[in-house]
Amino acid sequence: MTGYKVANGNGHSNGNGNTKGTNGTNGHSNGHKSADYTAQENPTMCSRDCCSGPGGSNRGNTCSDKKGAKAGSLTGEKIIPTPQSLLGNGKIQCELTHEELRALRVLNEDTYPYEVIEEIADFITKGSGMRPKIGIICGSGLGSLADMIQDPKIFEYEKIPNFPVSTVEGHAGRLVVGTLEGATVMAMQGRFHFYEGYPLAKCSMPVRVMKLCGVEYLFATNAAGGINPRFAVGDIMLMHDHVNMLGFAGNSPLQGPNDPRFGPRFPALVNSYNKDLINKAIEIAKAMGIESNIHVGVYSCLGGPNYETIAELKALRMMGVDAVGMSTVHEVITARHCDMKVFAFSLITNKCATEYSDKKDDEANHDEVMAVAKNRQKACCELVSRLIREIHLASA
Ligand SMILES: O=P(O)(O)O[C@H]1O[C@H](CO)[C@@H](O)[C@H]1O
Ligand code: HPA
Repeated sequence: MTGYKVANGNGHSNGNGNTKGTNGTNGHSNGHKSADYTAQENPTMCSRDCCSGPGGSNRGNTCSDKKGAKAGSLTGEKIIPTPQSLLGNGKIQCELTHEELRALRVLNEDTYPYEVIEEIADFITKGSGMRPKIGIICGSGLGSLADMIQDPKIFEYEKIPNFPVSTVEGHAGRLVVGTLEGATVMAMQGRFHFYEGYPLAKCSMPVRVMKLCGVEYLFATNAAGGINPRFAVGDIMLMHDHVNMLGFAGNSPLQGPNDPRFGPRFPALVNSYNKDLINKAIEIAKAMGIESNIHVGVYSCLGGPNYETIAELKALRMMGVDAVGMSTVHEVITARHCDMKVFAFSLITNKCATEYSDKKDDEANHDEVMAVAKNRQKACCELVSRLIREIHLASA
């Protein structure tokens, strides 16, 4: 017990309920919004060489030829572009070139246009000379999954056009393409999390890149806290379902206009985690002699970056959650939307306390997460490589 009383251990003070968001937006700072508003609020901004628009030779002056401008902007009326209008025929305030419009959308919008994702995919397939079939996302401290790849072609995120960059320790920030157990694979050594400030669609955009590179199977891995009391540190939980807490809060990687080239407006998510792959992984774990360290369970993603409170962990447990983290779910949703087969697991890097205690040891911390991941990387690598071998042999 801590220094204060918690009635019957539930601690339901229920004192306020005032947890509403402040502005109805997703709160994405992403550092680029100001450029968006400059463009919107300058009614004379145009793409030609006559004025202060991008590439204009007469910077600081306003454009006298406003043929391209919308009527609203001539009268000083402010036009607020919507995501739909940006995806429409490209008129914001005046005619922007296709390239300018696209750059604006990539910088400012939560969604990436199909063509931009296609270009990134081309960059990778042409640069590597491969069309990978299996995509791997390495969880915190699990970057060694990508180190197994043979004849790797490495793409630093910062050198990939329009790609976000990794900001979290244990996420190197590179894409590795090559072969593993005979299969062509691409691995993200570093994923994107909501708490880094990226909107969810940006966090999971690489999954769409994978799809357009030819990927059919997504292997998503993560480090997670174990809520199920039967889980020990170092165990592996094969995900068979998830509880999307960010979704409960109205956030989805599929928010915004739907591009049917990726998938339907309303995708179903039952059976998201491929049962055959789960069963094969259990067989492999038996063959590896680690059966007692393997569980099948439910993962939940919270927004982070803070770890959870005791009350939150108790609530998650009551909801049937076995392990908790801050990733993966948005990637799985994006992968299922574009009809990929998904296999995902959590390495349990810490046990989540579900009782109040003053012990420092009970608090999760990222150093411990990384240390446990390092200790267990061999088992995780073997599980993944054996499963990839099975997939490769079955399709050969
Ligand atoms: O989910 P991955 O990326 O493995 O990382 C997990 O570890 C970090 C916290 O220690 C969070 O980012 C959490 O999501
Ligand atoms: N909570 C959330 N994310 C995590 C944890 C945790 O306990 N451990 C590793 N990632």
